[in-house]
Amino acid sequence: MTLITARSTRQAVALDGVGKAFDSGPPVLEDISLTVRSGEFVCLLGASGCGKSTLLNLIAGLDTPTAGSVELAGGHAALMFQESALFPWLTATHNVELALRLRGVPRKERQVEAHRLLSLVRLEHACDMRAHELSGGMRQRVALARALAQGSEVLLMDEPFAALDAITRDVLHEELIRLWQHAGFSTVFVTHNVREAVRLAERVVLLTSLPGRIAREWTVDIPHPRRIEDGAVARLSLEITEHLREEIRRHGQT
Ligand SMILES: Nc1ncnc2c1ncn2[C@@H]1O[C@H](COP(=O)(O)OP(=O)(O)OP(=O)(O)O)[C@@H](O)[C@H]1O
Repeated sequence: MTLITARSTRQAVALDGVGKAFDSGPPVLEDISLTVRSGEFVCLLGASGCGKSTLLNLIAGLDTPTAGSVELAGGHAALMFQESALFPWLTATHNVELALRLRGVPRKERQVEAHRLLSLVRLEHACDMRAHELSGGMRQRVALARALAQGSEVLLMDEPFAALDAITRDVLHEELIRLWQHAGFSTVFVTHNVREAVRLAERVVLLTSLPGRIAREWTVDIPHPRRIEDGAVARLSLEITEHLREEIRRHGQT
C-alpha cells in the first residue's frame, strides 16, 4: 500500500459527451464530460432523480450510454450500494472470499486475505458472523471489504451510508477516508447530501436535472481530517446548497 503524496495525472475514469435515454423517453443524461484522476475522490451530487445512479451504472459498465464514451482504468470497477447485498447464508469472511475467488485468488490465500481486509475495516472480531448478526454499519464495512477484495482501481459508491444513523455514518466517513488515503483507489461517490460530499471529496460535481448535465464543480481544499461540523465544511456546503436549491427550483422538484 502506498500513501498518496502527489496528485496523479493518470485518468481512472474518462467520460466524453455521455448521454443516456431510456427507450423512446427524453434524455436522462446529456453531454457529460468528466475525468477522474487516478487516486482522486469525486462526489457526484444532485437532486433526486437527476441521473446520478444512471451515471454510476454507465461508469460501472452495467448499462451502455446512448451517446459518447466511457473509459475505465483496468476495465472494471468495484461497486457499493446503500444495501450491503451480502449473501445471508455466508459469514463475513466467506462473503469477502467469494469476491477473491471471482478475482482468481488461489484458494489457500483467500482466507488470510479476507481476514486482512476485514481487519482493515476493523471487523476482525466479526469474521464468523452472518449478515443478520451484524449492525447496519458493520454490514457496510463487510461490503467495503468485499469491494476492496475485487482489486479494482476504481471504487464506485451509490449512497452507501444513506441508511445509517448520523454517528455511524460519521465513523464510516472517517474509515473510508483512511482507506482511500492509504490504498490510493479512485472513488466516485454518489450522494444528495451536500455536507457528506464536502466532508469526503476532493472535488464535488453538481448535476442539473432533466436532463442531467454538469452544472458546476468545486475543488475542496479543506485538509483531512475533516469533520462534518467544521466551519469550512459548513461554509462550502452552504454555497453548494444554494446552487442545488436553484437547480431544484428550476425544475419544480420541491
Ligand atoms: N432502467 C430505467 N428505465 C427507465 N427509466 C429509468 C431507468 N433507470 C432510471 N430511469 C429514470 O432515470 C431518471 C434518473 O434516475 P436515477 O436513479 O439515475 O436518479 P438519481 O439521481 O440516482 O436519483 P435518487 O437520488 O433518487 O436515487 C429517473 O427519472 C428514472 O425514472
